[in-house]
Amino acid sequence: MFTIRTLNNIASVGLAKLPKKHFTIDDTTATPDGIILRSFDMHNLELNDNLLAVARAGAGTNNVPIEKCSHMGIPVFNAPGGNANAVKELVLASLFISSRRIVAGSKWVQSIAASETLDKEIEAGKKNFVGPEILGKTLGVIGLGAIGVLVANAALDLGMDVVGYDPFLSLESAWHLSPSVEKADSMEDVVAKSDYITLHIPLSDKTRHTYNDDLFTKTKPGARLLNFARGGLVDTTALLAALEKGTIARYVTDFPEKEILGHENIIVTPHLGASTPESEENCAIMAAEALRDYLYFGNVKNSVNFPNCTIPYNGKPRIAVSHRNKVNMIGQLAAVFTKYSINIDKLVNNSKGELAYNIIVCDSLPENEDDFIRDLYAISNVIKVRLLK
Ligand SMILES: NC(=O)c1ccc[n+]([C@@H]2O[C@H](COP(=O)([O-])OP(=O)(O)OC[C@H]3O[C@@H](n4cnc5c(N)ncnc54)[C@H](O)[C@@H]3O)[C@@H](O)[C@H]2O)c1
Ligand SMILES: O=C(O)CC[C@@H](O)C(=O)O
Repeated sequence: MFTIRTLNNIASVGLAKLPKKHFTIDDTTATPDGIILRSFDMHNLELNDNLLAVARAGAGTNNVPIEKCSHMGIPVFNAPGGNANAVKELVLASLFISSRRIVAGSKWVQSIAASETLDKEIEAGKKNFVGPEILGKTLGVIGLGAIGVLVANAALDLGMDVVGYDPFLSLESAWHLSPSVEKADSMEDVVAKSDYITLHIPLSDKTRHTYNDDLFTKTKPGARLLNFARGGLVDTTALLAALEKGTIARYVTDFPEKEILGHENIIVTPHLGASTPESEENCAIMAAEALRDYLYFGNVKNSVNFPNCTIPYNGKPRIAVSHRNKVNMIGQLAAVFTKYSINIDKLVNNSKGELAYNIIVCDSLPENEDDFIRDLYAISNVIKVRLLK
């Protein structure tokens, strides 16, 4: 039986992927085998020693202590692309909202009292809410992953020119990105030529304050900046100065901060990017399935810190071993199997950065399983050993 702690509301169709026969869902336990979460900040949460896996029902994992998890041999899963369409749709809405003064105009209409002269007042006042069309304008897309590619392609369909930047473009993205998207060599190149700029990169120590004074200086004056990725990507002090100077005409973001609330040229939504039933369900299903397959079989798919590693279940016992990515690890593991006269049926070893992971399917298990496990743990650089029967 596995105990799963939920740290946020997770769509029930996702939790249904964890059969009651083998899983207990408990949102209070301090000793879960697995955690499923959305935006809960796990950085200050103590990780129990028996925790086996964390699954983020969403894309961004900056709320999860990845390094600490890797150190403890805990894979962190996410749901790549599971909410990309929802974010794309909100970004498209925001392109229009950043351009046409829909929010300010609507607020103004709500604020004027209904009177005999309403029609006249409206016709006289609407000149304050003029905004340009997006047709023929240039959209700069920074980050061409699951969301960036969808946004870039959709903007072309709306008649925009699109310039994109992603120095780590994946094969998957390259397959889906329209050839009409101009590939820029740098972020500076993108912001210098774009009337609208949209950010779709993860937040990390490397990308924090990507949009800073320097980049604002290089931005085409009057550009509109959309941020549906993470608040920390934009340096708020530099942003407020850029709005003051007119470098940025409008900022639309999904990430409220007290410094930006109430600003006439900032429109803020309450982290709504993935808030559609479709996305919540997709992501919950992807996260729950990844967690289930890891807990049952040791299989790894869609992990941000562990390599993909899967062996279809064939009824035989398996040992899952994570270790630091050093030389002669397989030789040392195999020697322990030899010592206990265990024949290896199948073995997959993959690595990701400093971490490597193995699934070893065997024909039998030794009589003394505890000694066998202890011998595997005794190999230097082994992090975690799981015996799955
Ligand atoms: N508002 C929301 O509710 C919401 C929903 C989903 C995702 N997000 C955010 O959006 C981000 C992107 O989501 P995604 O699903 O497209 O992720 P993704 O992993 O598919 O794409 C991210 C892309 O950014 C690129 N990248 C990384 N660093 C870069 C850099 N310095 N310059 C340019 N490109 C860089 C990567 O190569 C990758 O292609 C997530 O990390 C998350 O923070 C927000
Ligand atoms: O779960 C959510 O509502 C937001 C998810 C989003 O920020 C993500 O990174 O996928």
